[in-house]
Amino acid sequence: MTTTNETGTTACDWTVSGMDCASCATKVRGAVSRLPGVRDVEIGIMSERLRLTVDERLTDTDKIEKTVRALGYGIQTRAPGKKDFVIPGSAPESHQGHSHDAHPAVAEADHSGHGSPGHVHDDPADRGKAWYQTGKGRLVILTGLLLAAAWAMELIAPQIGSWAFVAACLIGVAPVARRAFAAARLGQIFTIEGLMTIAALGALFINAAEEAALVVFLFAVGEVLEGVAAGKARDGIRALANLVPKTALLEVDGVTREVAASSLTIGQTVLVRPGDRIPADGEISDGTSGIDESPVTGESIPRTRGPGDNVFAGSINTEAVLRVTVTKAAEDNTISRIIRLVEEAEEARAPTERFIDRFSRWYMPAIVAVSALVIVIPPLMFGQTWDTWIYRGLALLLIGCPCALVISVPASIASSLSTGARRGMLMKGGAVIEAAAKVSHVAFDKTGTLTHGRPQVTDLVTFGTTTEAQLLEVAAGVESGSSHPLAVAIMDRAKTAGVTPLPARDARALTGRGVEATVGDALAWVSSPRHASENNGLDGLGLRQATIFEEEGKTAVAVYRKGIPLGLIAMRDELRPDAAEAVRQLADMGISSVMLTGDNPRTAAAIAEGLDIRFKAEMMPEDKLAAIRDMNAQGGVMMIGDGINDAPALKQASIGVAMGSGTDVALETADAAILRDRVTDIPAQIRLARATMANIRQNVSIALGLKAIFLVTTVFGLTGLWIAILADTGATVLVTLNALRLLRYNPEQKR
Ligand SMILES: Nc1ncnc2c1ncn2[C@@H]1O[C@H](COP(=O)(O)OP(=O)(O)OP(=O)(O)O)[C@@H](O)[C@H]1O
Ligand SMILES: [Zn+2]
Repeated sequence: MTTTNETGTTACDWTVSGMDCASCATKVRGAVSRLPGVRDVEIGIMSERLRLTVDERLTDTDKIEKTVRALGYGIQTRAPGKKDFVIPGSAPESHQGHSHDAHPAVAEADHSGHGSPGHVHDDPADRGKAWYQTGKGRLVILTGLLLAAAWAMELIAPQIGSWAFVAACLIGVAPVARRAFAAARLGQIFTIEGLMTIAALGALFINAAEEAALVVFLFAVGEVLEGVAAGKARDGIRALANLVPKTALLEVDGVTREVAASSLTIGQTVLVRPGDRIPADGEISDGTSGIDESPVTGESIPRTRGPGDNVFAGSINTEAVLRVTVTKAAEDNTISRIIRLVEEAEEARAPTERFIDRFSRWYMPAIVAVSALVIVIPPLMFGQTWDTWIYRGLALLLIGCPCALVISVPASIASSLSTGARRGMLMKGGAVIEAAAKVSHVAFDKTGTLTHGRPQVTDLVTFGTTTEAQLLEVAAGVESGSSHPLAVAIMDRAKTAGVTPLPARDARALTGRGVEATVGDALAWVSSPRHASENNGLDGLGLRQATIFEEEGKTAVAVYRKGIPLGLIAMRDELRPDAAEAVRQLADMGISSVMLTGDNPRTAAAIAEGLDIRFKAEMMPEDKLAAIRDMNAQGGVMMIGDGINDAPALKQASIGVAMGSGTDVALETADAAILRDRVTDIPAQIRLARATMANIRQNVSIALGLKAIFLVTTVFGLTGLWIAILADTGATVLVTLNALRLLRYNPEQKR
């Protein structure tokens, strides 16, 4: 997707394949960010996405592709078929359809990024080459060579065996050295490949051929394991992308034909058979069936949907044939927005991660310097033997790889994001997860979060000679322009009563109080009893009646024409069944909940009583902002709203969570979203965030701890080269595996 903004920059997305570890990402980021015209680089190792902000004038995007390929990775533009994003030299023709369909077809001839032999070019010669350069192929060949060398050493002659080990080492290190050289030419001097090459050649130099070969072998093992682990972590995100059906049965003039789902346009009709996935967001025009929305929102109970109801792409039609009118283009589908959000979330880096990035930038050079000192100082100053200290220095070099440390955060976050997304819990990145884990207060907007947000009219009270029909006629007229839940309730009631709303002009919302409009030739209001009585629209008796409704937990509004009270309308919005449970769970987690409402204190108290929650009533939007600011100051606050009416409050909070089902959710306005109609998903989301942060802490300790231990044992000569490489790749694999545990984490389970 291409977006241009006022600063004259353009953002563009690419898919980069073969980046299985963090040093890969660091390398790509470093090399690409040095190119002229590139302002900002974001990389998602798990989503394989490279997002660049480039100068508008930059037309030579070819350079970007060349650079990434030179480093040994595959690259492809992400906006196939989009006219406004045509990159010279890119090959979108192999990449039609939805941008996520064609991951495997990405690699190029000179691709040699580690781990991913799946992404290989068509030409057989190139395929062989790529297979060798990826860890797996090299591993097979090296295993053979090492066995042969060991055998030669035992059975033929030690000298021949040694030479065989040297050969194995050189063959194994060649592709690594090539990558190191390419990176160095692009300004990335300190790379793990570079360290590996120096260590292997250095070991040969001090006649430790056997160990050099072993190190090269273990490095290949590590790359394969990293590739497997990263692939697993990636599957979570890829599984989301696979939810979008590839094809659709388009119906034109009663004839159906199969077309690509991505080609559907708004207004077209598609036929969805039972068992099929719905190919597009749309509205049912014909048929009634159970719809399983679990792939999109995580809600596992199928719901019956009929004509006029909205359905989401990716949901499963369980029972009967449906005709669906497409209402959104493929890239605007709810599921596409979710996928985009998850991918972007992976790139939005947590503060911890930024710290680690900075750390690793000086860590590697520092280790190189220390290694140099270790090699030089003991022999020069204390007359020790060179070989011993060269050996220890080389082993230290290998410990200089910050891979495990750098991958620790993104791997945990990627797992956490896909665990959440499977349950319809979305968080926009590491920073949000980090903040969610620290939250001490949760503020709920009342309507649509603790309650269903669909109030129903329960009582009508008329004054004087006014009839119920007249009351509704005026009320519905005034409300006809409003989308407020109370307005919807009044309009609904008028409709079922068969009352036509009177035409109204100049409708104006009185924030937090009600609505006014001109009906006929007089101004009329529908507003809170308090506002009405201040405006002579409600007398003492009427106010008392309103109070009674309010004490029952209903919301009453007064209807009046200029100076003439007409009546009262009482409405009730049911609590969500799990609202009380959610508040209880939050309390158990040490989090205090508060309900913020524009409703009056009596209604609020009646509702809060059933929930055991604190409340603040008659809050104007600015009061809500102030309350949130206060709670922000006392630790973090998570604000839950529907994301539509309360965007400012959501923004103000440390974390704003939009809650509601599917399209109702304004995904873009909040930091996080809950797609299922479950209030208990709020404590679940915080639990997931806490588990994620705990996982990150474990990972950082594993990575740093192992490094620290082996740093010491290496300097004292207790462990050697091959332990160093084992500790390094072992740490990376351990950290990734630990992160994968989050994929099985069940945040709904209380603990
Ligand atoms: N369209 C409307 N019709 C009638 N009354 C309204 C309308 N809009 C607001 N009001 C009155 O103003 C009060 C506060 O409304 P507002 O929309 O500001 O509350 P809110 O804080 O969004 O609601 P909640 O806390 O229920 O989510 C309502 O209780 C009602 O009395
Ligand atoms: Zn790597």
